[in-house]
Amino acid sequence: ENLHNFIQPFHNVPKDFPKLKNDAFLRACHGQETNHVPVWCMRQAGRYLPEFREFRAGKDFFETCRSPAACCELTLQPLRRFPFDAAIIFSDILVIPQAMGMDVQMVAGKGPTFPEPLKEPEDLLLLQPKVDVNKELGYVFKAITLTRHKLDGKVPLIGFTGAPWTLMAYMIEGGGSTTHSKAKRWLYRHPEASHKLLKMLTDVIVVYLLGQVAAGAQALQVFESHAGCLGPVEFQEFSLPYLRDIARKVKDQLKESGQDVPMIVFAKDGHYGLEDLSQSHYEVVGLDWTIDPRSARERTGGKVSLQGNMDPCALYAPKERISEIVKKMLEGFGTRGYIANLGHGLYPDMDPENVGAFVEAVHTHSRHLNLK
Ligand SMILES: Cc1c2[nH]c(c1CCC(=O)O)Cc1[nH]c(c(CCC(=O)O)c1C)Cc1[nH]c(c(CCC(=O)O)c1C)Cc1[nH]c(c(CCC(=O)O)c1C)C2
Repeated sequence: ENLHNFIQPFHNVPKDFPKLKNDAFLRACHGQETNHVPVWCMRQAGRYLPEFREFRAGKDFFETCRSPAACCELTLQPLRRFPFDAAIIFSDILVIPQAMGMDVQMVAGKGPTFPEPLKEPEDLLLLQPKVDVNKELGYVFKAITLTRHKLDGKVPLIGFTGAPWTLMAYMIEGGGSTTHSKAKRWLYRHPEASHKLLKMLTDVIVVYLLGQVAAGAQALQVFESHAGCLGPVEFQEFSLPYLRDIARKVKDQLKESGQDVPMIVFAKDGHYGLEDLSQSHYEVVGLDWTIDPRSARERTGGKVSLQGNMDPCALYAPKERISEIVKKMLEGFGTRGYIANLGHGLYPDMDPENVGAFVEAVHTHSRHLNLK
C-alpha cells in the first residue's frame, strides 16, 4: 500500500555496493562473536576535528545537510584518522520537522532554532498532512548511497533518525531547552494532540528509515535524546509505544524484502526504561554513562546487545587513564554483544588524539580479553 509506493523507486536502482570488509559492528549487533569489540563515537563527524571546522566554515548548516557530496566528505573525515568500526551518515535529526513544513535554522552559538514553534494544538494544522519523504528528504538518501560507495566496504554505514518525543520537544520548544516545560505542558494539558503529533512523526520516521535502508544504510539508530526529562509514567505513554511501533513497522517491511538491518535505540537518561527498551524489537540498546555496565547486562538479561557508555568527559583524562577506564568498561559489559561508544556525543573542545586513544584502547583490551 502506501509504504510500498514510497520506497518502490529505490528497489529498482541497482546499487552494486562494494563488499564489506569489516563486519565486526554488524556481528556485535546480532550478538555474534568478533575478534575485537567494535567501536564508534556519537558525533564522530564533528567540530572537534579541525578538518570538519575548516570544511564547514562559512557554510550554512542545513545547506551542508542538503549536499550529498558534503555529507559524504564529513562522514568519511573521522574514518581517515581513526580505525572506527562504523560510519554514521552526516545529517541532523531536525530534517524531519523541516520535511513536515517547519522552518529550522542553525544559529551560531545558539544551536537549532525554530522561528515559529508549535504553540497550541491548532498549530498541528500547519504541518504537512502527507509528507512525500522521497521528495523532501531524497537528499539524505542520495548522501547515503554516495557515502556507501565511497566507504568502499571499509565499515558499515549507520543511518539515523530522531525519535518522535525528541522531535516533538524541539518542534514545541523551538530549540534546545533544559526543562522542556513547553513540550511537557502539551503532554499534561493536551494529551490527545500530543498523541496525534507523535503518530504523525512516527509515520514519517518509518518511511524515512526504510528509505535510508533502500539507499544503502546497513544499520539504523533512533535517538530519543530527551528521554531524560520524562519520568517512567510519561515515558510509558508518550515515548515507548512509538519507539516500539517504529522498530516493528520497519522490521515487518524489511522482512518482506528479505533484508536484515539491525536497529539501535538510544534513550538518553532513560535508565528507568531499560527493561522495556530491551524488549522493544531493537537488536541494540544504547546507554548513557549513568548506567553501570554490569547492572545494564543484568537488567537486559542477555536479550539485546548493548552500546556505550563511557562518559564523554573521560576523554579529557590523560591517555593512560582513558585506557584504564576502557578496560573496566569492557570487563563490565563483556566482549560479546557489545559495541563500545561514548554515553553521548563528542564535544567540540575534545582532543582528537584522545579519541584515537579511546579507539585503540577498545581494540587492544578487547583482543586481550578475548584471548583469555
Ligand atoms: C555536527 C553537528 C550535527 N548537528 C549539529 C552539529 C554541530 C553544528 C555544526 O557543525 O555546525 C547541530 C545540532 N543539532 C542538534 C543539536 C542539539 C541542540 C540542543 O538540544 O541544544 C545541535 C547543536 C539536534 C540533534 N542532532 C542530533 C541529535 C541526536 C543526538 C544527540 O542527542 O546529540 C540531536 C539532539 C543528531 C546528529 N546531529 C549530527 C549528527 C551527525 C553524525 C555524527 O554523529 O557524527 C547526528 C547523529 C550533526
